[in-house]
Amino acid sequence: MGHRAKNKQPAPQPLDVTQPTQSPKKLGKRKAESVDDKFNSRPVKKVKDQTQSKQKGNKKKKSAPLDDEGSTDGWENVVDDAKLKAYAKSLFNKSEEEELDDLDEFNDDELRGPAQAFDFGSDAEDDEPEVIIGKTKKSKQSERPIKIIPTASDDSDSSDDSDDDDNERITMANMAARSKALDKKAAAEAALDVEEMQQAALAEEEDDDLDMDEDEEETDGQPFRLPTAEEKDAENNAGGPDVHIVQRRMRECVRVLGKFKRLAEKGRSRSEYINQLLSDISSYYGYNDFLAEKLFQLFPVAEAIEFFEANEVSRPVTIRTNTLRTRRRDLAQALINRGVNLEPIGKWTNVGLQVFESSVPIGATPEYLAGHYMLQAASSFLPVIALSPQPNERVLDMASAPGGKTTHIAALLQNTGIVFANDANKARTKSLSANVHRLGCKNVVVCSYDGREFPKVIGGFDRVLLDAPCSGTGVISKDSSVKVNKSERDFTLLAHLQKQLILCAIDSVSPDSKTGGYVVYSTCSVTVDENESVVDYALRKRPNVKLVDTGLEFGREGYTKYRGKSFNASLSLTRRFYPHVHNMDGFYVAKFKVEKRGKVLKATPEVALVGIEEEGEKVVAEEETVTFDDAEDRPYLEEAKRRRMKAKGLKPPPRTTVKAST
Ligand SMILES: C[S@@+](CC[C@H](N)C(=O)[O-])C[C@H]1O[C@@H](n2cnc3c(N)ncnc32)[C@H](O)[C@@H]1O
Repeated sequence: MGHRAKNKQPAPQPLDVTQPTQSPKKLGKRKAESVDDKFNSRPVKKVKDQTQSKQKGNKKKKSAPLDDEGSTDGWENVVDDAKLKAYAKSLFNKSEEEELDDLDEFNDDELRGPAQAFDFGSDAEDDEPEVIIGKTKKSKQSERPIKIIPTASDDSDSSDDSDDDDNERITMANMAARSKALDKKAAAEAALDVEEMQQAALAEEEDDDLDMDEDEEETDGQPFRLPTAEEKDAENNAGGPDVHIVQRRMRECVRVLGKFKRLAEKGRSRSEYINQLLSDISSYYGYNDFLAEKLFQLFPVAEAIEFFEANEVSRPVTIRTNTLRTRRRDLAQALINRGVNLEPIGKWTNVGLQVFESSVPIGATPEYLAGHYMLQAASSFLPVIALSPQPNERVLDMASAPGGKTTHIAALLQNTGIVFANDANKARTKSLSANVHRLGCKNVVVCSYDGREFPKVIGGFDRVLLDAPCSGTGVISKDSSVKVNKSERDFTLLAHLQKQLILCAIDSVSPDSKTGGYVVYSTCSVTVDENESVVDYALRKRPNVKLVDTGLEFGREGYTKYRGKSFNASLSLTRRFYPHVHNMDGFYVAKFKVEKRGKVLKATPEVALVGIEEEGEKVVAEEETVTFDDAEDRPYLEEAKRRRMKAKGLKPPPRTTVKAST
């Protein structure tokens, strides 16, 4: 375990080292302040005090006025009932100081779901409904942007939470206005960001010398140099480096790597700085070296640190209204009556609510037990929104336990059509069935097959969701064991399983579907091996499918090139979500349209040549049925055989093949 991971309370000062592309001076005032904060090394306690006084000050502000037009922006006509307001207020009947104490005790750990098992990656959605918010420890969430995706730009810095409105108490009366105001503010900030960036870029061109002086100043007069081999040995012999030294070293390495030519020590290479940074990341955040590097490679240097930092912070607690039982406004009203402080998640969902505080266990309210909502991570809404099931359709949810997405699909189908909710893990289908019953889904058939048995079990679906088993690198804040228990081999085997499952998902869709013909592939992982590589593989192996827009309003584009690999250009239609950008779990979503296949022209035992009709043209393409590329598969098959032998107590032969490329 790393320093940061071991010692979560109190936390060391967050190492938020967003590398400014320009000096603070060159940014606008608002921006400059935030950059200063990020680079100032203040004692932990002081940081905490500042947070508290900020909260305290904000509590004094008046409520935002009601939206006169009764706007339904983000809300569906929440009733402004004075009695209700008074009652809801009485549930929060505490002095300001007591409220602050409560915030101090807020502990999001209790909201975390079960561990993300390696091969049966759980979404940690609602296996553990005993959730109490607001009566425990202060959440680290309070240091993060609180609103999920309200911004016009994914890259805009939404961490400026000093605005008074953000911290005023939320009531039924002011929620619609708050939501609207936040959206407006976000749009304004995004515009301001663009303007500031442009000005800063201009200023940077003119002011290079000045910038150099500032670079020197930032080191507090102590020029930073990498430790020598002897110094590192001494550090290790003393039981590892001091946490403050590591913090500073990481900050400095990021800074040097940002302006290498100018700031690097003479005779030191870029890779020396990167290796030092990686080693410090592993020890500070508690990752194994392999995973630290794998995740680090996904981002520019400074952004990588933001990602690692975000993994130390819990994501907001969110619930999904079950529209089979209630409406969001009625649910919100009922929960506010019970002392729950909440607001709509964002414009992109009309069923999600974000819970800020609660004086009751969110997983045990009468409304929860009556199936009015599902405790569900905001990111988990995304694949179902992308799937967009239509009433009366036949849908397969291929890896569905514990049923967060199945029940969402059932609700969008309005209990018409049919959902086959499958999961290979029989034990997990118990919680799936329980959720299906609790939420009143009458159109769901629960089954337990290995997904790779579809479409032999049953096929011809209008839509298929494959929320694949994955490594869980997107949900490290929920399950920190991922940091140390994933090896290169795990990723190889998982990617292979995902590739097999995705072909079976595609083959389970009816290209003749009148209303659908879609597959959505999703994971709660951020690695390219489990996402773009799998989707690209599917495009290569199934020429009758193409990627289409996910319909999701936000999210970064999927990679089309990554570390020397080129993927199909249409991979840019897929979407990536990150904790440090979107304040939600790391997630990936791809949507395929399954086109008609032509007749089988020639069949061999393993490979069939088929004609594929594409815009009137007949294309001859190679199509696999249930087999895979032999050479590509050999390492996986060998590994599987070794595991089978081990399980039977036999000694497997030594490995003969080279590592599989995923
Ligand atoms: C990410 S979780 C699914 C979460 C679920 N979609 C939800 O929203 O609640 C992945 C699931 O895949 C299941 N699984 C693993 N291997 C499988 C396989 N070969 N076939 C079908 N399901 C599998 C696991 O048991 C696990 O429940």
